[in-house]
Amino acid sequence: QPAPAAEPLVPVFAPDPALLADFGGVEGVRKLSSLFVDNMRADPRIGHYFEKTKLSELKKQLGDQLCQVLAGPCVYEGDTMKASHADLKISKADSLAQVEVLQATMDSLGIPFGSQNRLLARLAPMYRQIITR
Ligand code: HEM
Repeated sequence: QPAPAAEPLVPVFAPDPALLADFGGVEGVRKLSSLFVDNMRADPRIGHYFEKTKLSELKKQLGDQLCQVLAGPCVYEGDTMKASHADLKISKADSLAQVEVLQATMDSLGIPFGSQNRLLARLAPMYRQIITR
């Protein structure tokens, strides 16, 4: 019996050019990631988590990852969500605050609400790896 295929680092979705276009293509996704990281760092509820983080590196990794989640032509090469958040002790409340920051960031860029929610739905299963308290 063959071994089960390893779980992909990033969940795989079928390409949907209209969805990626709603985010402004790859450049739009990079802009979103950069602004999202800045907004998380500035948020009074969750900003402290990013105190020692090299923000330029996080922007790059998150940009690759979100682009891949939107089935764009990018390959995320960072750590698993479990490994990269293991020591942070992130709570459910933290993750709800983070979703609010992401929604506000997407609003500020004029990303349509339906497409915002399609991205959130693709990220939702990852919280299982991220919330550790
Ligand atoms: C689905 C939700 C999330 C996704 C997709 C996500 C994605 C990522 C990615 C791609 C990285 C970079 C990993 C690497 O470079 O190897 C990262 C790191 C990080 N994430 Fe998240 N994250 C999520 C939720 C959260 C939440 C809720 C918090 C805290 C409120 C958080 C805090 C951090 C911090 C502080 C780092 C940087 C750690 C370091 O400095 O090395 N993340 N995240």
